[in-house]
Amino acid sequence: MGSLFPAAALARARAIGDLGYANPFSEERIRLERLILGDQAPAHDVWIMEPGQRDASPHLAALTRAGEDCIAAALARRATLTDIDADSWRLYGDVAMYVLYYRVENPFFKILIHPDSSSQRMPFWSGFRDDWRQLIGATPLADDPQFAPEHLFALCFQIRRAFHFTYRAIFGTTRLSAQLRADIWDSIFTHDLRRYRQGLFRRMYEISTLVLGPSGTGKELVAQAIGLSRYIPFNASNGRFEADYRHCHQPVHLAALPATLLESELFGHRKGAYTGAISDRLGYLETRHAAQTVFLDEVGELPPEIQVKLLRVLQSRTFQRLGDNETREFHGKIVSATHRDLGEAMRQGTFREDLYYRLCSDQIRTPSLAMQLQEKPEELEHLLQSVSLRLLEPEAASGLAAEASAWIRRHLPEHGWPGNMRELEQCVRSILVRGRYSPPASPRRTTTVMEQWLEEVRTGALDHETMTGRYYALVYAGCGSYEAAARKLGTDWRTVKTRLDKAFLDSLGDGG
Ligand SMILES: Nc1ncnc2c1ncn2[C@@H]1O[C@H](COP(=O)(O)OP(=O)(O)OP(=O)(O)O)[C@@H](O)[C@H]1O
Repeated sequence: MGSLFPAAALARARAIGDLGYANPFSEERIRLERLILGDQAPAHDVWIMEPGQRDASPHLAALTRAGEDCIAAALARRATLTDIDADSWRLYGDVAMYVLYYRVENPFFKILIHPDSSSQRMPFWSGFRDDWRQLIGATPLADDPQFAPEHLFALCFQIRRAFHFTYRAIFGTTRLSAQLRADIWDSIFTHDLRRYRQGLFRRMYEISTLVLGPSGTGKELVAQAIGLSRYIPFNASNGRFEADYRHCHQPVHLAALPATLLESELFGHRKGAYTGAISDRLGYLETRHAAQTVFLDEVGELPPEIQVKLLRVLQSRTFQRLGDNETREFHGKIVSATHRDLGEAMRQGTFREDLYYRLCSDQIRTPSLAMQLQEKPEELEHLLQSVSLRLLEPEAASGLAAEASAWIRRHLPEHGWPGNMRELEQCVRSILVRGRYSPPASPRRTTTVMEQWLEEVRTGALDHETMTGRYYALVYAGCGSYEAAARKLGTDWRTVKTRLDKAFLDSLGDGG
């Protein structure tokens, strides 16, 4: 029995084969790149996307060459052998998959930057099929369904999307941000891409993902990266994907929906189900394709009666529209997110345990900005650059990032960024517009006082004068001057000064 890979080339071939299956954001990936590239290997431990850079490995060209050389050598050797061992074919399959991926990586990337073409015929499918015939078609792998050309094509597009939407969305050069990207990847493919390719890809809709973390840390970005990166079967007979990836992510902002509409928005309703239901309506859960993802944002705010119904959807994957007896099937995956402490919510009885255990099989935690800056203080400059690039052209963005960095280091050296990346974005905008930024005096305390106040509003516990006095205090705290608050409130500054609730204002700002 002969091997397609001579002993001297075996370790490198294995590394190339493994590279195609390694989580691209993991340390394992860097280790493999080092093994393959030797001297040209990456110097850093975290894959960094420099602001403005194309979203691909910085070593793309060298890695592609290594894969092509490896497969060419194996094919040349094959011609000289009569009997080839099974292990060799397995390794050959991994390397071939890697090579095929890099041959379509760029055309798929172009689809992502010109997304209108994503629902059209894939013009490079025939080229891919020719490559497949050359690399796989005449080998014992050709009859294995996991090497079917349309499956590999679908997988290549999925990998390209997952890389694109994760790498572009989540900024940062810290290990914490790299870990977050790696966690997103695992949610999409699991930690074992081989097993995924073999068949698990068909069942991933059954695994729900729960994204937890403080407000403004990118939970929605995580959900979006997952939702846009699901496996979509490719139809070889018409040359199209079975769904347009852009329509596969369906966000539902639960906290923004009034309680009365929530049920009908989620489950749909039948004409006449309640006053105002003038026609049949599809709910968000009425997805048509297993590749679809429904993202339930702020799931911790769901009222108890809807929690029970959602539990049923997750258990039986069925539901009914409001006012309708017909049982419908839910196709698709649920991703949910909350900044709430669900453990505490369960202890208080406001969140059902059984629902939690249905949602939590796969959890991702988004790190706070403070934790990232603690790991690497100079990360602030990188993030400011990335945030500025979302606002301005590269040259102007560098100027803005430098201005923001100097301003923050001078005026807010100890700031804890309680609003996380969202706050950092607003800070950069404020510096762009006004040359300065005023953070809330003590956001943590403000949240507590605010929560208490909102509860009193909700329960109608306040008289008119107290209510107005507190609202004036809140506006004044946000504006920073009586004049600015008066403009906003449509009154004069003296009225603001006399009517605002001073005790409430102090409690907003005293840091307790
Ligand atoms: N890690 C990150 N990398 C890049 N941008 C980020 C990151 N985290 C948050 N942002 C940006 O901050 C803003 C808020 O992000 P997002 O809405 O995803 O946060 P969230 O955790 O869902 O917040 P909330 O709990 O308040 O809904 C967005 O503009 C987003 O682009």
